[in-house]
Amino acid sequence: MSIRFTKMHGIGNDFVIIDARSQPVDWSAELAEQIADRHFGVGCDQLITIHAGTDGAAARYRILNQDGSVAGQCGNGLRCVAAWLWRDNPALPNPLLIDGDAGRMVCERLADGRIRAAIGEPMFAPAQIPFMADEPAAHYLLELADGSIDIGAVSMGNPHCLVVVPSVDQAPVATLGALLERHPRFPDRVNVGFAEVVSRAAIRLRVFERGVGETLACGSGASAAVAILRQRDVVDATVGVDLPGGHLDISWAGPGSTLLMSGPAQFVFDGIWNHD
Ligand SMILES: N[C@H](CCC[C@H](N)C(=O)O)C(=O)O
Repeated sequence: MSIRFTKMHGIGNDFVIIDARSQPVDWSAELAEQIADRHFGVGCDQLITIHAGTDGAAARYRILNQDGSVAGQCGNGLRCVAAWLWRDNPALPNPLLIDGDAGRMVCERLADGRIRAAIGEPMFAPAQIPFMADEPAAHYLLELADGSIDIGAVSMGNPHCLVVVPSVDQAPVATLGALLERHPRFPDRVNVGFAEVVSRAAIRLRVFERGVGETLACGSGASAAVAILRQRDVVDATVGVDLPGGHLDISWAGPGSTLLMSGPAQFVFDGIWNHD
């Protein structure tokens, strides 16, 4: 069986994009694991499929992580889907409405070629994350085998926790990230951000992604970090986020408003994946 795909990335967070409207796709964990394999498949952090849109949306997108788990949001991937749709049909409007499990997203192509995505309002209620806690808080103390750690937690349509560190370069991303990803208080697992606050308008961030491990960038992770730090009044409404793969600009005016994430989307190649 052969499947046409497009390889794309958002500042190094890479994706296989498949148009499931024009070809039959067996949307499954097995497909994601096979195509995401960097030796036996194409290789990617996430598999993203494009489906027919309804109620005015140009399309619907769905996300599977490298390990086959379903994700409700993918910020870098959403920008790539918007760029893919505009390349596929230049007559599509700007901005573009794209639906996902996290709701309706609005993507606007900016004059500088970046894409600004309105990805919804951060959700701090524990039940929405989901995170086991009695009520929302700006800080939580998480018990570990050898002590405890201060975290923030929020959903951007997918679950995120944040650890503030003095230096991202020294952060124990691989070990602590893996531990927190599967902490029992996150019943659906969690993406783990490590943030170094440079100023009220700039942070550095590394992310251990649920279902992948550390990635070069995480759009929903950058959004989650700014939301948590904004809730703590540690940063202003607009923050530059520097990740290992590149830079994103995040703006959030506060409760009751959607969060905006601006960044690039890059085509790498188009191909055909032959698999049994
Ligand atoms: N690993 C994430 C999905 C991809 C998020 C990331 N690639 C982004 O750009 O937001 C999860 O399981 O929720």
